[in-house]
Amino acid sequence: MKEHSDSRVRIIDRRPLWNGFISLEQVTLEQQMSDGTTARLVREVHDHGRAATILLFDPERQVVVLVRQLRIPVFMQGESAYLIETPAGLLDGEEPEVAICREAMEETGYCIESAMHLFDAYMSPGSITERTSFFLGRIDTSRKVAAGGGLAHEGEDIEVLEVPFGEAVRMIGSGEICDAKTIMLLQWAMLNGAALSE
Ligand SMILES: Nc1nc2c(ncn2[C@@H]2O[C@H](COP(=O)(O)OP(=O)(O)O[C@H]3O[C@H](CO)[C@@H](O)[C@H](O)[C@@H]3O)[C@@H](O)[C@H]2O)c(=O)[nH]1
Ligand SMILES: [Mg+2]
Repeated sequence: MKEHSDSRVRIIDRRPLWNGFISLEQVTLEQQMSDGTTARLVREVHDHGRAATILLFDPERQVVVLVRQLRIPVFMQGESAYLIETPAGLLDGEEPEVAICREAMEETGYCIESAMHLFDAYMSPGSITERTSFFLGRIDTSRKVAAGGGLAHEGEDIEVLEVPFGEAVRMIGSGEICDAKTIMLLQWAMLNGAALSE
């Protein structure tokens, strides 16, 4: 991780706290505040790389393809943790478009010829470095080329769901869909209906 240059911010120390699947650093910094004073701050920064996600949409049938999988951080909150989400994955050093086409195939069995980039977003900028690239992929649900389900040897056990678009939107209101990236993509689709079928 390389920090940005800004005259208001001076990094004093970066201390690795953990280096595993994720890395966690304790960062000590000085910030020039808007009242002219200088504050010394300590912040913990979680890094697990960049990510990408995609709304797989069949314009003919008005269906979206979503995935359902166990999310342990949600489970540990004492909540129902088989979350319904848009396919997503970490970049593994690839370009976002390449990574999301690979992830879509691994997780759902659909071959995406061209993924259209919509926007990028920081998912939790107060603590996590993750920046997610959001894509749209038009598919024909009668042309699934593999079973999907994720990579068993990496512990993935993913159920593939075909959900009518209107039903997916309703599931945001009912709480059945409660994953931020999924809500963002479904809302993008609601706001850009015409672009979906172009
Ligand atoms: N060893 C190990 N493996 C892990 C760990 N956490 C996840 N994995 C494995 O790493 C892979 C991650 O799968 P991806 O498909 O690349 O990512 P993702 O879990 O879909 O994550 C994306 O979506 C999440 C939900 O919105 C996001 O939370 C995440 O940051 C990212 O954007 C899976 O094989 C998973 O089992 C861990 O702590 N240790
Ligand atoms: Mg994934």
